[in-house]
Amino acid sequence: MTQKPSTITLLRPDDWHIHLRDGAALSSTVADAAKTFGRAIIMPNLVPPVMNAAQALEYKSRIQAQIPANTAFEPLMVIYLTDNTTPEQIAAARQAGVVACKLYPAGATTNSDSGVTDLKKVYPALEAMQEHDMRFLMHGEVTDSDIDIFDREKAFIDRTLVNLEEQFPELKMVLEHITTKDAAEFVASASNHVAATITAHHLLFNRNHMLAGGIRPHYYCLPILKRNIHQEALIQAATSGSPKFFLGTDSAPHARDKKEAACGCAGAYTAFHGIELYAQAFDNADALDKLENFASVFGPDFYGLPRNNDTITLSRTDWQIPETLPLGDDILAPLLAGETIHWKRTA
Ligand SMILES: NC(=O)N[C@@H](CC(=O)O)C(=O)O
Ligand SMILES: [Zn+2]
Ligand SMILES: [Zn+2]
Repeated sequence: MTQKPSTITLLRPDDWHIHLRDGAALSSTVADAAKTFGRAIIMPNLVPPVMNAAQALEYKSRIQAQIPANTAFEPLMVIYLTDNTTPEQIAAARQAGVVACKLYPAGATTNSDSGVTDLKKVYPALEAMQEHDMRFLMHGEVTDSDIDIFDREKAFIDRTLVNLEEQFPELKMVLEHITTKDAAEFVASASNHVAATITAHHLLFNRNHMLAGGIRPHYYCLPILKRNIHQEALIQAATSGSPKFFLGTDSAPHARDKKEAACGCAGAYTAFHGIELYAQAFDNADALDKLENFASVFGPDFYGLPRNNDTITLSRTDWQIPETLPLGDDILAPLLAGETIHWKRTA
């Protein structure tokens, strides 16, 4: 057996799915992302959402104002699709440098109240995305109350995604934060216009981590953690070397008291230690040699953007994740708060 590496050097990774929020939160969320990632796809689910070119440019400048000195970080902006998004708005957003448009089925997740109520309503917008080479990003879950929460991603694939791929064969789409074997199989067998992001927490955990021996609200995110066969399928997909699967942390800050509550918010904060969490997951699968393509190559290739050309280095070193981190005037508990992980960014 070959000896396990004690350091790995990667082209600088990008994060293809992150929530930075707005206002006072930005000083730490932007700094945490920018210390590791060269670029990030900035999710538009603010309240109210980022819905057009002007709002995207304003939000971008609020983010840019918080980038620490001597740090090159490029926020890649996304607009939030609503029932009323027009083809003209898509064209104008593309013109303004917006790279993608995001579908939140209404009510599916945090801040999705303005989301799409019926996909048919946005077909003209999807045509425009296809025409203007804009990526179409999906929170892929149905919201029908009769569909069990653990089945919502599979139901989205069966009811919506299969049709969408047929109707819009040229549209480049990303099924975000996939959580099931069904999603991994669908994406792997779809055309090369269909890709997926995978979070570190869905690679590291399954629903037992959240629910066995006590309910642990910091593992609660959407789509919800599934049973271990799904976790195994996601690990397999992420480490398969397929260019259809790439890194998206879905780092989603919520104040600690909003998660440790009778009705807790969905989302895990991983921007602070995202690349280390992925390194741990890939190491657990004996697949560290697959990490660079997943983290730094397949994402820019799918988005038609150049790869970064500087590097980062991770070392096999134990360190403790902080118990809390700032979130504006509040605090949050990062994923695995207070726990030890075995990979650390050292350069
Ligand atoms: N993933 C989550 O559980 N939460 C995200 C929203 C999302 O990505 O669905 C958030 O904005 O908090
Ligand atoms: Zn989502
Ligand atoms: Zn998200």
